[in-house]
Amino acid sequence: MLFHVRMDVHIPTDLDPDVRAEIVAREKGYSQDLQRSGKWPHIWRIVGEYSNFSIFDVTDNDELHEILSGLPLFPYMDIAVTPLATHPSDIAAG
Ligand SMILES: O=C(O)C[C@H]1C=CC(=O)O1
Repeated sequence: MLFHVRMDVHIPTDLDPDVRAEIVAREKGYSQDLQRSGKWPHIWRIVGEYSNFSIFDVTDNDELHEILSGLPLFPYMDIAVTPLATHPSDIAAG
């Protein structure tokens, strides 16, 4: 199942810089492992915002929830999920 996900990051400005750097580094590793596995095939920075648009390719809602709630930055994110279905005019879908 494909999902479009928007993540908006709001790290408190008073968070200790070392803690912030450690969380962001863990987030990068977590994200890149999932990209390599094929479960997170696209990630794009939204210009001018500390936000991204991502596509996830997962088995079901529960797997997506597990992945998103495991993000090291999850406590500092607003997340919007949109499930995607095949468009009847998509020539790639046949
Ligand atoms: O920077 C972001 O958009 C937030 C988050 C998502 C992946 C990652 O490495 O950081």
